[in-house]
Amino acid sequence: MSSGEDGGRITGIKSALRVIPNFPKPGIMFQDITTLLLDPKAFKDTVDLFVERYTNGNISVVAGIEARGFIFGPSIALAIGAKFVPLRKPKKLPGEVISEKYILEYGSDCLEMHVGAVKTGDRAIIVDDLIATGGTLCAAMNLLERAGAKVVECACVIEVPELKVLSS
Ligand SMILES: O=P(O)(O)OC[C@H]1O[C@H](OP(=O)(O)OP(=O)(O)O)[C@H](O)[C@@H]1O
Ligand SMILES: Nc1ncnc2[nH]cnc12
Repeated sequence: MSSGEDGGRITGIKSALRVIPNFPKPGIMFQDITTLLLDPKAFKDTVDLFVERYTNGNISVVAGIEARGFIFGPSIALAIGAKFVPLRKPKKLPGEVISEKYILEYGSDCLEMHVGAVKTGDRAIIVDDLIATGGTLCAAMNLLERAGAKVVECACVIEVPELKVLSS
C-alpha cells in the first residue's frame, strides 16, 4: 500500500507498537504488539487494512499461528466470511494432526493443524503478528499445502527485515 492511500492508519499503527530490548534473550529486539491492543483505533485499523485487502479475494480459510496470530486472525476471518483454522504448538490440538518443525530466532518449535480442517481447493491466507526469519510462516505454508490448500498470501503486522534469510 502506498503512503497516503491508508489515510494515516499505518503511521498510527506503527506508533502504537513498542520495542523491548533483550527479550526474551540478550540481543533480541522484541517487537511488542500488546501496546497496539491497548489502542482500539490502531487495533481496528490493523484488522481493517487486512479485511480491505482480502475482501472479494475468494479466500475460504484464514489460518492463524499460535499465539499472536490468534489475536488478529479470527476478526479477519469473520469479516471476510472465511473459516478460521488455528495452527497450534505441539500437543494442543485434540484430534488427528499433521506437523511441521521449524527453526526460530531464539530456538526451534513445531506447528500442528487438524486433519480435515482444510480441504483440497481451499484458498488460504496465513495470519501472524510478525515475520522475522520466515521459518514459522514456511512451516505454516507447508501444513496448508500438504492439506491441499492454495496459500494466496501471508499477512503479518510487522516485518523484521534484517532477519529475513529465506528467499521467496
Ligand atoms: O519469522 P520467524 O523467525 O519464524 O519468527 C516469527 C514468529 O515468532 C513469534 O512467535 P513465537 O514463536 O515467539 O511464539 P508465540 O507467539 O507463542 O510467543 C511470532 O509471533 C511469529 O510467530
Ligand atoms: N524480534 C522479535 N520480536 C517479537 N517476536 C519475535 N519472533 C521472532 N523474533 C521476534
